[in-house]
Amino acid sequence: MDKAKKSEILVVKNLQKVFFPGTENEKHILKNINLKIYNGDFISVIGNNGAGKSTLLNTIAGTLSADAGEIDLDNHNIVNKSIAYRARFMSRVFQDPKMGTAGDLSVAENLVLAQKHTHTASLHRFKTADKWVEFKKLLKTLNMGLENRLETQVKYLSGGQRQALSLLMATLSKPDLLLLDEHTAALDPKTSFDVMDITQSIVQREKLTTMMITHKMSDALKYGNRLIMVQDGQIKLDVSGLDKENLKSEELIQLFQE
Ligand SMILES: Nc1ncnc2c1ncn2[C@@H]1O[C@H](COP(=O)(O)OP(=O)(O)OP(=O)(O)O)[C@@H](O)[C@H]1O
Repeated sequence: MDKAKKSEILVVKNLQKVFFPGTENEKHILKNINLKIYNGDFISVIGNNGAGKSTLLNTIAGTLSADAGEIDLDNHNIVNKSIAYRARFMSRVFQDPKMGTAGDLSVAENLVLAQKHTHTASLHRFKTADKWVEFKKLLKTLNMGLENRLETQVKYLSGGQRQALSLLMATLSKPDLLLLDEHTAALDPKTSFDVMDITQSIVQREKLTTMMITHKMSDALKYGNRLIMVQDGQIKLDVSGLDKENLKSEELIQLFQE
């Protein structure tokens, strides 16, 4: 699709992040990052260890403050807004499947918590027939058998099932921006494939704007309409559409070495 016809959902302007400023350990991690993310973009973010990928996501989500620059979400600068404020518009899934779910609560209770609009409802009042049917239907879309395990405590699920549930929970509120930080890295190859498949179908079904950090070149090339390479705190490559489709893994590996 022609970028010019798409609306911008997130605009990052001259973003800078410095750790330990003014000390001998000073590290300039984000060096004047400029990035426009368009509604419906599914962006793979790649780059060497320590390049600044997670720092970029953390700064967007607000878990790290920016040292300079602007982050406009839907034309409003959110750079000084709290994590809680930003969480109304963005959701994250992390590498560790334990981070997105509450292990001591059941699958159904986790889903109740994720339905932000029901946050005033008691956890004990969700067992209405309608809710049960709704949750079963949602869980069936994951194709992981979770529709039959509504009352199982989440700590007893496999890593893949737990990560699939994290994804479902992160996307129930249909966030303006979905941030995936190596969310399949801790999974075995088959489960990683399954969770990527689920990711793709949720992102497409809900038309979610998504940034996904991955070290798997094959996933970076296969998924999404756009690919960004971060190197030494800067955006080294930003390709989308046909340019991305035509990109070869050898070219990416070459770019890593330059
Ligand atoms: N909170 C922090 N305090 C100090 N240094 C940090 C902090 N977070 C990250 N860093 C440093 O910033 C640099 C970039 O880290 P970051 O996690 O953004 O890289 P990355 O590209 O996501 O790497 P990886 O692929 O290894 O996860 C690293 O040198 C890291 O040690």
